Amino acid sequence: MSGKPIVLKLGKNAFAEEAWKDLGRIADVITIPETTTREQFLQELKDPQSKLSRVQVITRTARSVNNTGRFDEELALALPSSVVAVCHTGAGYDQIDVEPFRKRHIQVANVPDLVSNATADTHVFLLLGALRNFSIGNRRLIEGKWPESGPACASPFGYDPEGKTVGILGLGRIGRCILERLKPFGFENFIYHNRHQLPSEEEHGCEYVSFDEFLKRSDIVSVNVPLNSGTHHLIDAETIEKMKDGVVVVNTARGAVIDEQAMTDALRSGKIRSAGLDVFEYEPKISKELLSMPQVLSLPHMGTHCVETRNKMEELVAHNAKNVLLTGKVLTIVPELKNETWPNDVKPLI
Ligand SMILES: O=CC(=O)O
Repeated sequence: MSGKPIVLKLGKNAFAEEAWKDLGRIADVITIPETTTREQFLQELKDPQSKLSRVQVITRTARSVNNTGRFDEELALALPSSVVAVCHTGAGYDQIDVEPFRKRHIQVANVPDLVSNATADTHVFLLLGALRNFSIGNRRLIEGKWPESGPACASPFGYDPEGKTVGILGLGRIGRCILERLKPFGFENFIYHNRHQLPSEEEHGCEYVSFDEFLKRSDIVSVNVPLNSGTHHLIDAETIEKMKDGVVVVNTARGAVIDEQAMTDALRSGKIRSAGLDVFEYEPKISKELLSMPQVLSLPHMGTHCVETRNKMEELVAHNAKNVLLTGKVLTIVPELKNETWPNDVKPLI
């Protein structure tokens, strides 16, 4: 048996080979078979013959939810007492219920900052594309409707940024990157809504408004809030009703922030004129009706799907795990745990 601390790596890496090799020098990095089910995983955590029963650090990708299920209370309680940290590969950690991990004094880390630029690029692409009806033209072009159908394949005219108000729902790191990218395009106004108004130096010239005013004034609703119990279906039939007729909705955060059925109904009626979507409520299951709508410019969750960003994300996860082994602490603990005192008592694992 190896005397090295055990790191369980859930999900595969595409990059960051060096960082993971480096981690492998000081840790026994183990994986689980791709066919593992949650039931098997929970069972094996309890098996004293299995290395899983002695694991100290867990790293995970979003996709590994297919093997383990969500990191919820049941799973938190099933982890052996040796576990000190869970390091997630992504900014959004809605697959992890932090509270039961807090109770067990297990640190949870995510990947903030590094994802902001790539996600903001994706957001701006979708926003401009939805505003200009590019999805309609693109679909008609691919269907072979040019030149017979007429100029621009008879696509409806799109709209310029001129005179439009962009409403940023969630002015955080990603929201600010989106704001800075959008400024040069000539939009008239930028407003935002967060639970609380930010200090002025963090507002970057964006005007804070109440949620009702946000809904009333936005020509474009840009969704950037994390998914949690407070933001689930924040955009639903009632809030959509309060929006401008012909509003454009863009979401690169999490699908379930929007009630997808209500959005689909509003797209069908024209209340929402067009949408740019990288995320879906039940992804990877996607509503056929939503996908079939030409006014929806959609991507299969590609916000951080690029070489440099993914490489940095996977590197940070390896560094988070390594830091736990060397110091006891993750580098990027999630905001809910930042003020906890117990992570200060942790000890190096080697
Ligand atoms: O969706 C991507 C992320 O959470 O980083």
